[in-house]
Amino acid sequence: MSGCPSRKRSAPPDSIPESSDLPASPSWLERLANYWLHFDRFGWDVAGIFLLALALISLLGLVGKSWAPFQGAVLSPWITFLTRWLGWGSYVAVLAIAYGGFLALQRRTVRPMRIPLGHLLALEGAYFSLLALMAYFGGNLLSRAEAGLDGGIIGWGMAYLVGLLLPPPWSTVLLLLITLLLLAIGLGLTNWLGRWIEKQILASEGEENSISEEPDEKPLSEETIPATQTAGPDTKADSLSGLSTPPVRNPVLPPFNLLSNETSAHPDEAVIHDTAMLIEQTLAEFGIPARVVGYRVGPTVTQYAIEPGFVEKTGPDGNLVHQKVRVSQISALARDLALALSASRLRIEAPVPGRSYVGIEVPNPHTSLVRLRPVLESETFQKLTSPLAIALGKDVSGQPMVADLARMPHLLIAGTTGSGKSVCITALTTCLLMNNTPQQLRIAMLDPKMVELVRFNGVPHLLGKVETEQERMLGVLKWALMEMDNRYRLLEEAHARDLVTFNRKQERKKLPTLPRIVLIIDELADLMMTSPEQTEHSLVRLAQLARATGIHLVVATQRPSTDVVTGLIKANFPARVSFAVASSVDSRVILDTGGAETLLGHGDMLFIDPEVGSPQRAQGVLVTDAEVEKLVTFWQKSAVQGPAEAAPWEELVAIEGDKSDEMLDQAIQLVKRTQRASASLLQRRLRIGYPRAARLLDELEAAGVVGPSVGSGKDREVLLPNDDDEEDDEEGMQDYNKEI
Ligand SMILES: Nc1ncnc2c1ncn2[C@@H]1O[C@H](COP(=O)(O)OP(=O)(O)OP(=O)(O)O)[C@@H](O)[C@H]1O
Repeated sequence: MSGCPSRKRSAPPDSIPESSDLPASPSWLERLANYWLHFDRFGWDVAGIFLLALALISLLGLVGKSWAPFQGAVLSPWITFLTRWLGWGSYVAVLAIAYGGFLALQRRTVRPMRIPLGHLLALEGAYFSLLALMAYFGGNLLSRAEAGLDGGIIGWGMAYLVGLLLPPPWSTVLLLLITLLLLAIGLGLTNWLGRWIEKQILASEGEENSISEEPDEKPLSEETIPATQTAGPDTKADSLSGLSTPPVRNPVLPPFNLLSNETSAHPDEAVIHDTAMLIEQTLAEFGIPARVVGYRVGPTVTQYAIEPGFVEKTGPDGNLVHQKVRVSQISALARDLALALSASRLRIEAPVPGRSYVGIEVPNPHTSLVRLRPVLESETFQKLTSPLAIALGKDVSGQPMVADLARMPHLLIAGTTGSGKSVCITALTTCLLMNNTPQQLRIAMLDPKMVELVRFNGVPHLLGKVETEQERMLGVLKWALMEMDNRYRLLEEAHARDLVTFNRKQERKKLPTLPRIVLIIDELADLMMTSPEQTEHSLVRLAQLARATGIHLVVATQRPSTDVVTGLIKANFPARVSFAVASSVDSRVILDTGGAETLLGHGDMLFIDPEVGSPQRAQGVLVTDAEVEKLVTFWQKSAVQGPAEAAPWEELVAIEGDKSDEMLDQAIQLVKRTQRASASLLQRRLRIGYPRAARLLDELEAAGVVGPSVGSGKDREVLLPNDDDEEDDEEGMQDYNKEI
């Protein structure tokens, strides 16, 4: 039904022309299909009650064979048939019928238990060999079998056949072994034993070699979903990280075995099939025909691919037309599906970009931790060949999700408290430290939370120490701006377009190269609260211009509101990661679309890659304290240690601390608003004396807000744009939020 295209029902070719306007009657096949669809809703209940009743009557018939009330035209032949063919095994058959009825009744209310076909066949095999065993124990006499004793005629026949192969008592021993083996297979004991043995072997081989992860895509019915855009078609081998050839590594860099390997939990295939069935059932109950055509298993969620079916509608001309179900109808049922699947949160991707199906992401019963090592070793990561390649996590099909910070060129991270921002920043920093020497990369870290990033103190890549005081952080931003201007001058002198070209030229001339710089801020909100103008101005200028000079920003915040993530900041940070947020409004502030409010926390993220556009879901990498410690120790031991370097912004911080005027923010605002900058204007508007106004002007010049002096009494050039654009932007944002 669901696969047929939309079409009009046509009248028979030879019918009267006028009658073509009348709706043609449906064919017998369609009528039968319709009846079945209606019947299907109650069919399981009817079948369940019938089977339970049959089991009960059969049991009574077996127990009271010779009792008059249980003799009858239908019951007696049925009981005779059972006992004659199955002997004492009829009781087991009756129990099986009752169990079948119980499963059929359960089907509409709770998730029914599914027995794999192999197990079912093994159980049947065990049953028949048990009948043969019973026949042996009764002396294997046909007369007893015909009287309904031992294993019945079937048991007798099987015992007879086995007896032709092996003489007793070996035939009995063989049958006993076969029965036990088939029973063990049918009850799943062999699987359990296999897993246990595998675990023991892995444990004895040690953690180092323990990973041999299998690809997670498995066929559900005939089709499976192809891999995601990030992973690419040839990345299946990535997940076999333990088996693939390890990449050749620069011996100067830390070895991969500093990092832990991962052991992933694979969700039960039966659970996946049950969930798929429940999704189809729930949608059908809401009148939406749809089919689950595949699934992808990720570390946190499993994505089910739903192919919308067709519904019959009467068109304006009265004809019946087949209309495809609208995807919005499916996404509107997110809460009902979550209820039916007993899921805490559920995300619907309607449709999955570039595919012809809707993705329903259901949380896994057990989440797997994603470790850095398998992602670093994966082919997807190796293919990036960029020193600033970063491992973000694994996507909904368990494939590594990686990105290149050099191309982004800056990253904005948001999420509520405890959603995984700091863990993400730690993973990202670890990744950069794994792939760069201190000569190639320097990192500056600002951490107002004071506890998360201080673990990196002492690593030779770090400029100064991790800054935790607000007053010093503004000095760092100011230094970054100065460093950028400095680098631009150097690039200009060397006639180089960017840092890569500049370094290449320097290497050719055997001159020192410049390292890349990554500036990491773990909480933007604090900075924006204390000094909004200066912070925003510095960040925006860096974000707009710093890329060519090899300076990149990674900024995180737990307050995704428009006063922290302003329109200007957003516009300059196209690459964004959102962890779980409180509402869809917050999600829109970060991602420009909803969805982050349905994330599960603990590293579950949506990533917007400017080159892809739509948000991609992933489970973030988790790096442990022990791994960071090992890495820091490695670099401390291997890098040539000079005398402890003072932070390059020390001088600026001192000036800032001594001289910075608390009116600087007001002065910036005034200058931006009026687009004029002179000491007399500042004196008049801010009600201050000349010396303070002159000093403020100097500070404005140092901060890059106004140009140099152009003669006494003349206004200086204002380097910042008028606030109007920004106001428009913010007003637009407010209107947008109101609309939401
Ligand atoms: N990728 C991950 N895998 C597994 N667990 C994670 C992951 N990321 C975070 N968690 C869990 O979530 C907890 C909180 O993470 P984290 O400290 O990064 O949150 P946060 O967003 O920085 O919070 P805050 O803003 O309050 O500092 C961690 O202690 C860890 O238990």
